[in-house]
Amino acid sequence: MTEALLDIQNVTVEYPGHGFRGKPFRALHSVSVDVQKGECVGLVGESGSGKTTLGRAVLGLAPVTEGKVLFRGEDISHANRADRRRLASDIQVVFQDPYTSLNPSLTVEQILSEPLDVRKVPRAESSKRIKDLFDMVRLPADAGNRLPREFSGGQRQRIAIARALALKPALIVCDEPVSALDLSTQARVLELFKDIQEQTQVAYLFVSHDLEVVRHISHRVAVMYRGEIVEFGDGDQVTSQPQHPYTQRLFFAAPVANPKAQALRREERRQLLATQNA
Ligand SMILES: Nc1ncnc2c1ncn2[C@@H]1O[C@H](COP(=O)(O)OP(=O)(O)OP(=O)(O)O)[C@@H](O)[C@H]1O
Repeated sequence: MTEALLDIQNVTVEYPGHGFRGKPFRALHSVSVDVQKGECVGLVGESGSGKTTLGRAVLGLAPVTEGKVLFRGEDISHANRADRRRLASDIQVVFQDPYTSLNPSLTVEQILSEPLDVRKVPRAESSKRIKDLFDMVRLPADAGNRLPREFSGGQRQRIAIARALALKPALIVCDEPVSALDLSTQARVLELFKDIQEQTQVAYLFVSHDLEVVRHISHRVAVMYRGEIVEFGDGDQVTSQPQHPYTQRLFFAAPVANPKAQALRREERRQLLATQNA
């Protein structure tokens, strides 16, 4: 078998002082997940199950106390600042909130050129790259001179995606990247993620609490419960015939709050995604 792009092996994360009587709080317990080149692995689970923590462990932002995070075979779980700078070309992130993740005082062109300037990419090459990024995320050609506040939430998320793609990463950690968007915008941004993956072979570790989103975008799905992976496998298989009782409950139990509204929401999203695919 070929080496995984990302291989998370038995990773435990403990936040110091946040547990019972000031003990460390164990947010992840011996979690193993791998992501292959060009693959999308969806991470799903209820709030507090540890999805974001796992993404943060990959980015070096969560305290890994046991296990390994291998990227192209190199253990990056305790990478130092210099290693992280080097890795930033290969591992990028898109956050949930497109309203706070972009520097409001920079134009879109400045936002996109920043990572290229830091790596001393020559001006001509950088301008060409920025033009390509605009095309890739389907932003209007005149977007470069404008500030983030002049764009809608969906367009801002496109800018954030373009910034993540600037250095041609091999992996993007996507932390609830469509949760803050309305349904029709969600569907368009999800399609964009898929198109970009086909075009560039970038891999995604895609965190979402929304089953429909994960089902739509992921090749494989991992289900998290209380800091552990309870099920991990083929996306269609896991989402249509889950084996673990927790996954069955998460995916198929009758919604508690307002079942009618939730069913309508699901149907609306299904139709939107079907239209997008037509
Ligand atoms: N910096 C931190 N310090 C202490 N505890 C934390 C920290 N970050 C997360 N936790 C705890 O770790 C657990 C997992 O949190 P995490 O945010 O990873 O879950 P999640 O599945 O992403 O949830 P959500 O969908 O609500 O974001 C939670 O109990 C949370 O309170």
